[in-house]
This record gives sequence, structure tokens and C-alpha cells, in this order.
Amino acid sequence: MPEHGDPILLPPSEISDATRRAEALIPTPYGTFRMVAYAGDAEDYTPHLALVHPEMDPNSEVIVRLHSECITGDLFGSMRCDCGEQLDRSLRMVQAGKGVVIYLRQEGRGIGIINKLKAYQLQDQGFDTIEANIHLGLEVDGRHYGVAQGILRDLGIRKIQLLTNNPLKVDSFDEGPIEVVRRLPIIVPPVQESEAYLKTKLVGMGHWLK
Ligand SMILES: Nc1nc2c(ncn2[C@@H]2O[C@H](COP(=O)(O)OP(=O)(O)OP(=O)(O)O)[C@@H](O)[C@H]2O)c(=O)[nH]1
Ligand SMILES: [Zn+2]
Repeated sequence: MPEHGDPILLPPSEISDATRRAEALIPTPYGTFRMVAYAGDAEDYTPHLALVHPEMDPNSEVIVRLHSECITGDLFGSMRCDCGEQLDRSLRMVQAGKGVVIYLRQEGRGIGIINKLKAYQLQDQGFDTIEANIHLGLEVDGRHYGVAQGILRDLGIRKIQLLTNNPLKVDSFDEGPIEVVRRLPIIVPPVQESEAYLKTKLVGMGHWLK
């Protein structure tokens, strides 16, 4: 189990196969996306989703956002984190730049919504984001990005401009065939409720937030 202060292990960068199960055009206030669902089998109710601009050119340096699920922030506008606003900005930027948002179903950095709510309760007692996960006996960050590479490969994309502040997301492409030609920052200013969370990202997880 990682101790607070230990370096966080790099996520495995092996590419997982991404199986395309279905797709359809989805009109949104941001513009229209082609939504493609990738899942292991037909009964998978939490498939990863790619929201692709209908005119995305796979031969360009495609603007890509890898967004990990945060039901509290993305869907209900929780102010404990920056996720909802990052998703909003990503959808805007991807529409403007004819890119792709990949919505990865790894809620709570891979611990799931039940454990994330438990972690929030610990955070309200004074633990930080990292300590709360460790206290629960869970990984600090259990996410894998191999499937995202599989999705990009399925979409025919080879070069990307990655929208992130997270060094692990950039590093996860080190060994694979997809080249990150540029990192585009996506910094949401803190509000009172997200201040501690964003500080832990900066200090404890080395995110590029300045
Ligand atoms: N375990 C845990 N997960 C959290 C907490 N707050 C937010 N999350 C999760 O953190 C993840 C954030 O994902 P992203 O926004 O894709 O990525 P990021 O690591 O913040 O990096 P960026 O690309 O810079 O945004 C989501 O899965 C959230 O559900 C928390 O307090 N504890
Ligand atoms: Zn969040």
C-alpha cells in the first residue's frame, strides 16, 4: 500500500483493446458529437465513451481530453473538485478544435462512487485526498489509460494534443504508438470548497497547476 509521500507508480501503459459496441450522433448545447461506446461485452452498462467531433480529422494533431468519471462533479456540479468545470471546458474546446473527449468510467480515480463518498467523509474529518484513500486501504490513483490508447487507435488517431494538468496521463503515452505532441493546460481556479483538493493535486500529486 502506498504511504503518503511515496512516489505514485506509473500506470501501466500497455494498450488495451477497445471494442466498439455502438455509436450515434448526439446534439448538445456545445454542438453535435458522435458518441461511440466501447465495452467488453454487450451487457456492460458502464462502457467508456468517446465524444468525437463529426469532422475530426484523424491525420491531424487531434485535441484530446481523457476525462475520468466524477458523477458528483460532472453530473451534479459538486464544488469539491474541478471535474465538472474541466468537462465543460473540454467539451467546448473539443468542439472548437474538432477533437475528442474520452470519458473513462474510472470514478473516484478508480475506487468507485461508494468509496469516494467514504473518502469525502474522511476528508471532512481532516484527511486529505491521498490520506483518505490510504486510510480506506485503497490505491491513491488506480486508473489505467491503456484503454484510452486503444480507443484512440480505433479512431485512427496517431498524434494528439492532450488537455490535462496531470503528469501521469502524459507519461502513460510514453511507450505506446500515440504521440503527445503538446500538452494543453486546463486549469480551473479554486473555490473555497475545492481549495484543499486542488492543493493536494499540486503538492501531493505533482499536477501542473501553476
Ligand atoms: N478518490 C478520490 N477521487 C476523487 C476525489 N475528487 C475527485 N476524484 C476523482 O478524480 C478523478 C479526476 O479525473 P480527471 O479530471 O480526469 O483527472 P485529473 O487526475 O484531475 O487530471 P486532469 O487531466 O488534469 O484533470 C475523477 O475520477 C474523480 O471522480 C477525491 O477526493 N477522492
Ligand atoms: Zn470530481
